[in-house]
Amino acid sequence: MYNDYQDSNEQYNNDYNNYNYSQYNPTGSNVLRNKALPITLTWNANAWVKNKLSLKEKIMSRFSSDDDDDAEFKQILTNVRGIVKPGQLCAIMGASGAGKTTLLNILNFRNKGKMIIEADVKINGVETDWDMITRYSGFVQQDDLFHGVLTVREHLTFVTMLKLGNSYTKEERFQRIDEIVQEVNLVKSEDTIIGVGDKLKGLSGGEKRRLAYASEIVNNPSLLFCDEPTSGLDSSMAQSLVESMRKLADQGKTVICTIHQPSSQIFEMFDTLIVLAEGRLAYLGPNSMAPNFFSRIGYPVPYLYNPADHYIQTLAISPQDRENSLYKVKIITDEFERSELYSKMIYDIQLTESRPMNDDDDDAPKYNSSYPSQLGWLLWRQLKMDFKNPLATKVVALQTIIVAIFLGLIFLRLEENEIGVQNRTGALFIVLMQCNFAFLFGVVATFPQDLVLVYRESKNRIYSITPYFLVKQIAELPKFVILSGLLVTIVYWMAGLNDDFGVFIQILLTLILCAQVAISYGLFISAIAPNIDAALAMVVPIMMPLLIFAGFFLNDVGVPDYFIWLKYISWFFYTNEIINVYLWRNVDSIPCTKDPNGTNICAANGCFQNGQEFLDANGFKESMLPLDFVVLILLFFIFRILAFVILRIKILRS
Ligand SMILES: Nc1ncnc2c1ncn2[C@@H]1O[C@H](COP(=O)(O)OP(=O)(O)OP(=O)(O)O)[C@@H](O)[C@H]1O
Repeated sequence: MYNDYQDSNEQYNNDYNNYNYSQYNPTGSNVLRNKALPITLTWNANAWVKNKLSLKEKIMSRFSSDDDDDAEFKQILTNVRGIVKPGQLCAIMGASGAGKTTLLNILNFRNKGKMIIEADVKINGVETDWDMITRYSGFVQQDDLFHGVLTVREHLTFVTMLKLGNSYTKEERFQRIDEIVQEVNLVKSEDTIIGVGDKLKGLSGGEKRRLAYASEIVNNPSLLFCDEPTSGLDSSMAQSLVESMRKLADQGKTVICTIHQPSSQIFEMFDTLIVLAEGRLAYLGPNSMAPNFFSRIGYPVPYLYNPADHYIQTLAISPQDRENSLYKVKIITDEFERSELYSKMIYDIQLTESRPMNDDDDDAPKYNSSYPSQLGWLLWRQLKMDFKNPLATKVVALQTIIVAIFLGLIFLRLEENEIGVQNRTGALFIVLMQCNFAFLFGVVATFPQDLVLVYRESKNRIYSITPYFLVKQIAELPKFVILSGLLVTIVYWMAGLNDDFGVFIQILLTLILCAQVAISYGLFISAIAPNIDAALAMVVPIMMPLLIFAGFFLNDVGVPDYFIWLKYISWFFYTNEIINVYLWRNVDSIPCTKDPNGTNICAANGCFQNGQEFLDANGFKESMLPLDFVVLILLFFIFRILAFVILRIKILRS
């Protein structure tokens, strides 16, 4: 049998060496002109995760004479070596937790998380990295992530336009969309919206899987990774998806995919099989030779039994009999490492790595589309989403108007007396709070969610984070300017803060700028936070001190002096100073309560002869206005630039 394998492999090697792409249309498409590069992928992977130890275990492990690393780290892949060649459709199988997804992620340099990885992945014998592998590969991930309000065609338009890029005409790219929609059998649903879980009904789970697959193969990658592409599909859909992958492999591409419980018909379409068990290699070789190997080590496939089910059941860890299951796995994986198949695999790997063929074009642009084109299509998608989801904008607008009217009614037509002066200060404080918290939470509650998809699309080289970030600013600036302007205008005139129109404009623009600083801060928090919950949890503890020390409550409340410096890092302080100076500087007289002798009772803030006196007493200085504005504008840019830089770093490290 092994000799058969050797013969067929020699034949295969000859075929591979003589591979002539001009003999047939290698892409299976009437549009695509890019030829697939024959890719032999080889690897040697080890991975560890840090164990979560209790305090007691941590202390014990410190003083224990055992190897500390065993307690602290759990190895989830152990010396997993492998090779997959062009034209092969390879299934990675194993029980749940065997390490399939981890291996796939290591092979394509994505989703590393907090794992410690020691891996050596090579393309045609050449050491590869994320940059090189993403140039040649597509990756259909386990969880489907889309912008749910778009239709299938709109999503594919965005992906195809950017992935095929400027070397294809627009007509060709549209033609490719038609081809791909047919290929993955989504013609019927091409105008259906994708949907968002239970919130927005759209495509079925299976259709989403096919859409994710279509998005990855649209530009004809030479190497395709799929993480459980058939889960959620009925048997006929699963069959047609694997047939499509088989077709890709027959065109000379290398296709590697993890798969759970394939039917026997589907399983037969895979020519190469990798079986993992407890992070070790239990089998790697031709699918057709696996029954022989398992039979030889004492686990023959029962008659009329699906071999795939048999391998997984044999290597599964039974919770009732964990010790024995682990022992069985050890015996089988040790047997495989001693087998001829394993030696042949190592020989193949060494042969490939001893003749490296570097076809990589280091100077090739990172993205297939130019920056202006990325900007254009990102803006197209953003406007489509805003246009198709008017409810979200309408709800925020309605919320803003209702809150503004409510505040306006509370402070309705403030009187011109001592109480009125105090209430004006209160009204300004509340408007400032609302302008900041409402819009900031609006950003923090949505941006981290968008980022998950942005990381993925950017990693897939669809677009760079730079145009994305620019489009985000361009598309959202008008919305937030209008909403904050609406809030200030309604409260200002209902409360009658100051009837001078010039003062109104000055205060309006200042508060709009302040809201923009808060939004920048929201973008920054979203960028540093690991997820949406952490981002939301971080907002209040950081904002509260900045708000408290902004100069609203500092008079006679016994705040220790050394805390006062905090106000200088608070954008509320600068805004508070600007709006107070504008509101009070031209006020000639502020009605004051007088005692029977005619002397002012200056117990309250409002008890001053004129506006200037009020400003001086509260520490607001007109001379500081230019500095206040400079600081606000600087903060606006600093938070956004920091957010952008952090996002870039995160994408590089993810
Ligand atoms: N970031 C992580 N932190 C801790 N443990 C992890 C992490 N990622 C994976 N593991 C563990 O590593 C092992 C392998 O996980 P992996 O997701 O690769 O398994 P799998 O074979 O793909 O399983 P499934 O078929 O259920 O998706 C599991 O025991 C899992 O709990």
